[in-house]
Amino acid sequence: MNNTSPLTFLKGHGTENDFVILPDPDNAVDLPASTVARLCDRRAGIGGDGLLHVVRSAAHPEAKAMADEAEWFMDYRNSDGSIAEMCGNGVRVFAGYLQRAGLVEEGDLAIATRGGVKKAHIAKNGDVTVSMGRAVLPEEGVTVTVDGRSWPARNVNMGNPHAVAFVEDLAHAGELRAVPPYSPAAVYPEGVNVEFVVDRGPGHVAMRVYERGSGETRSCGTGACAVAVAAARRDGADPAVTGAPVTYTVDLPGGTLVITEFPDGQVEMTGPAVIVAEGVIDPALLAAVETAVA
Ligand SMILES: N[C@@H](CCC[C@H](N)C(=O)O)C(=O)O
Repeated sequence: MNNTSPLTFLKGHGTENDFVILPDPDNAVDLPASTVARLCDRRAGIGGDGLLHVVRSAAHPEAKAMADEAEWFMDYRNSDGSIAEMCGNGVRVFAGYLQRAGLVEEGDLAIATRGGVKKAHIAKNGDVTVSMGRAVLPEEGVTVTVDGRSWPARNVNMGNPHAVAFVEDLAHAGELRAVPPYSPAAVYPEGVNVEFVVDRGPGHVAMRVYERGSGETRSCGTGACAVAVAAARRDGADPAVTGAPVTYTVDLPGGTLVITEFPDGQVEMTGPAVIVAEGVIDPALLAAVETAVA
């Protein structure tokens, strides 16, 4: 379908990982990668690290099977238009949008994602806690290289792929927008999100992130979960073995997330979800993108 009528959008962020939010309950809007990239463009569009397409699960072919468990599907896109399995900050902002729109109430809710159904809880203060699922830690080591400097990294899958490197100084991650940090393509055929981590104290780390499909961002929820699990294993803590949950406070350039791993392997993330604006997209913008790629 051509996008010929004005579309409502909102803008939101979670620890300054910012998103264009596009409510489209019936999945009626055409969203090729070129359109997503234009909407996320900070000069020629609205601007965002990614886009949250808000669709009823029953109306989306990738989410139909989850419709009984979760009414709403987060169809997440990176700012270059690529599709990702999961976005941790995005799922909190998605919950915040649903509440603001009167589609859900404060308290518990379920959200369908490409990484499965995620259980979330909206607190009175607006913070959102999400059960992010279990981390998978393949054995193979990976290497992250920036500006000729390399570090061994831990491969962690949180539904989407991560490489977590503990570094001496976050400044060593350099200019991440210009030079993607490389890891062996054989380990990450679909690309990878890369986290650079330093210690701040017991159970407390700080990180920067280079996101697949978006470049350096000011926060990454799945990245913070991957970092917390990698830090716990490095520190000799495994809740599945000890029976005790492990919590890490993760500082990011855009704010702080609290991550807990439980003995059953579930990783829980808590952080803010902020909606900052609401507006209307000029159909001419979308038409211009369609014409340019035709
Ligand atoms: N910012 C997100 C992650 C978004 C997806 C990622 N860039 C990927 O391609 O896997 C988060 O908060 O988790």
